[in-house]
Amino acid sequence: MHNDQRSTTLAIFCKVVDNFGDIGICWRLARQFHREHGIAVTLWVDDLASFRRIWPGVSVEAGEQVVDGVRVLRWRDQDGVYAPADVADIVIEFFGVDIPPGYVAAMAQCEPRPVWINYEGLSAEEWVEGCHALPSMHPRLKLTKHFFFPGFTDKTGGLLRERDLLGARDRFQADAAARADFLARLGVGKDEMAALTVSLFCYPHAPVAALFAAWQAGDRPVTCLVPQGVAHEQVAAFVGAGAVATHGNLTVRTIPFLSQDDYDRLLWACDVNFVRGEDSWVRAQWAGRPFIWHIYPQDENLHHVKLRAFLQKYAENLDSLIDFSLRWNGVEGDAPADWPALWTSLQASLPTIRSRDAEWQARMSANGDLVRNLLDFARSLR
Ligand SMILES: Cc1cn([C@H]2C[C@H](O)[C@@H](COP(=O)(O)OP(=O)(O)O[C@H]3O[C@@H](C)[C@H](O)[C@@H](O)[C@H]3O)O2)c(=O)[nH]c1=O
Repeated sequence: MHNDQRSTTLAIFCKVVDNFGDIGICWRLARQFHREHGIAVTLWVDDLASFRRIWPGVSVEAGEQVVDGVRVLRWRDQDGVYAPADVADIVIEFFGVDIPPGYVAAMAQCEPRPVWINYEGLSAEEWVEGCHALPSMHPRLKLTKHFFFPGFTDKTGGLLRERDLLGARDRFQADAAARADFLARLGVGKDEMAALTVSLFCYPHAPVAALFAAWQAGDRPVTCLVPQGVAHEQVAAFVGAGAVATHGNLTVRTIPFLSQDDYDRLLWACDVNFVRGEDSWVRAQWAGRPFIWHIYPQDENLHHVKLRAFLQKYAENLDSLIDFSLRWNGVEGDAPADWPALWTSLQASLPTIRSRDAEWQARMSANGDLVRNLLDFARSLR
């Protein structure tokens, strides 16, 4: 971005609205910009406690700290006066957060102006292509911000994918001892590993108890690994006071909430993954294992439209996956959900879903990785 020798600077402004997806995505962006492109990244984040859950190296006390080469600033208020020298070359506001007004004023004084990106949420809906990269003028200042949409086609920003992600996944999945060591570190016993292993990450309203009942009475042993706090009530009802319980053909084990890197390994290690929101959903797509997505709920069931848009792209003709996913997300059918039948049918389709997954990854990879796409876009604006 520069004629001089200093490295490009980039700022990400992240407000944690709820859960872990906001900081989860911002942290991935920050790390990849720095590690793969040598960019000096400053991450402004208002909730260090949530950050620490997904990255234990973070201090919840520090106003300013450096984590894995990224400067992390606690974003406490919106006030303050900034100079043009404080402003990064590329400024990313995550999900339309309001950047401190003083910082925006300083952006308007920079020459040249910084590239200002509004990073939006991931959706498979058609309209995304039309909105990706659109400019929006500031009403008063001489500044333009651009929308940047992740997505599933080459007319969007693509998906987040680190350079060595698929290589690291392949090495892990080819190494049975690495899988066994990893699961053993989480307390998983040898018999549990030999069963169909499932990871579970979903919102509290998912029909977990009904699915547990189907697995319990099913014809094949299932081990379900649940990070601490997920589906808390339904898991506690099955497991009781301890960390693990077996009833019938189902073992449910609570495991610690993992760092982002270990969470990837969990997805690689399991035969089927239940994921949610945005970031774990994308990681599951790169894990090369069948997954079920629990979408973040929106008013007036708007999320059902998004869910169907994705299934239409990803699960074409995979009826068992479509049926299971719709019911998992509370989309009503003509009769109450028959979980044993839904599961039996999904289980029978797992090999087909796995090969669909491989095709999907090839298509998604061809769209380029999101961080590289964002940098190319930013450079085209300077
Ligand atoms: C279960 C688990 C997750 N994670 C990480 C993976 C992800 O980065 C993050 C979870 O983020 P998500 O999957 O997106 O689910 P999420 O539900 O936590 O996050 C979000 O979804 C977005 C769509 C909304 O905009 C957000 O407001 C938020 O609700 O937590 C771990 O690091 N360790 C774990 O053990």
